[in-house]
Amino acid sequence: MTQATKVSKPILSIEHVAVRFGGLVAISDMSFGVKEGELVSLIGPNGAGKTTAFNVVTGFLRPTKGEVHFRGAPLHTLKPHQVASTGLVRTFQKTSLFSSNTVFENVLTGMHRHGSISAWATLLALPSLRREEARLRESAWEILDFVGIAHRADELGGSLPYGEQRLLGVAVALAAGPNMLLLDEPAAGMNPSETAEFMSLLTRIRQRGISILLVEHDMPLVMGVSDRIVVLNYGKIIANGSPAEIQANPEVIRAYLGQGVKHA
Ligand SMILES: Nc1ncnc2c1ncn2[C@@H]1O[C@H](COP(=O)(O)OP(=O)(O)OP(=O)(O)O)[C@@H](O)[C@H]1O
Repeated sequence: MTQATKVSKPILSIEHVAVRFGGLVAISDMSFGVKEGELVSLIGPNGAGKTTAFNVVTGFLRPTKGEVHFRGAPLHTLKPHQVASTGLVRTFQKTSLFSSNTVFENVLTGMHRHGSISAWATLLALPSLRREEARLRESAWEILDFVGIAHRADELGGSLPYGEQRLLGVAVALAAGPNMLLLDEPAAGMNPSETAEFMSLLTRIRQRGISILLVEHDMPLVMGVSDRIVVLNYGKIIANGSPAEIQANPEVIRAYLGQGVKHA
């Protein structure tokens, strides 16, 4: 296999997925992939099916039809915690943190949940476990620093401003050591300077070799960071291409007409 074919190998592939809720077809015959190292955004007007697609990929919803594969193994039959243990980790639209734990504890918990050592085992305080605990604490500091919220380490998760709560969500996801991140509207509630910083964080996450699937309404952010954009409308893919191709696509422009550019 050549280097070029290795680089373009799909890490996530969604094949002919359909989701029905009773009589309503939320998604019909959706197929697309994310290659290793790629950042793909899934966009579309309100109600287009983005969250439904996200929930299928992360095991929160079984598709009515079709298959999802991550690193060659089927995902569509797994439960959410089993999906996370394959290396595909999601963040949530609504922050799902332990709001009465500190920022540092939140990240440490994210590591324990996926690490080689349990929090209970640590309580036994054997020397080898204490060394492991010290290593995890060091990694937690490294992640907080990487995401830019180390100065908030001792504050309660629930007391952070909204934008920083989203960053904590990303830190907790990174604590699981993912190969791929699925980010559900990560910039919702961020101000323009927080969004700009978040764009640079996405770039740095990719430099670590982590692939990203992003659902996001902020079009400047999507256009600025994506390698490829998949556009859903009424549960169907109407376009799949580079930011420049998507911006010039007449069907995409029609789908978004009247919805505004920023909050499409
Ligand atoms: N649990 C459900 N039961 C019934 N219908 C649902 C359910 N979840 C979503 N739908 C419907 O499926 C369609 C797609 O919804 P979905 O939330 O996936 O869209 P979306 O693109 O994420 O929208 P938004 O941008 O507003 O978050 C909509 O018509 C929605 O009303």
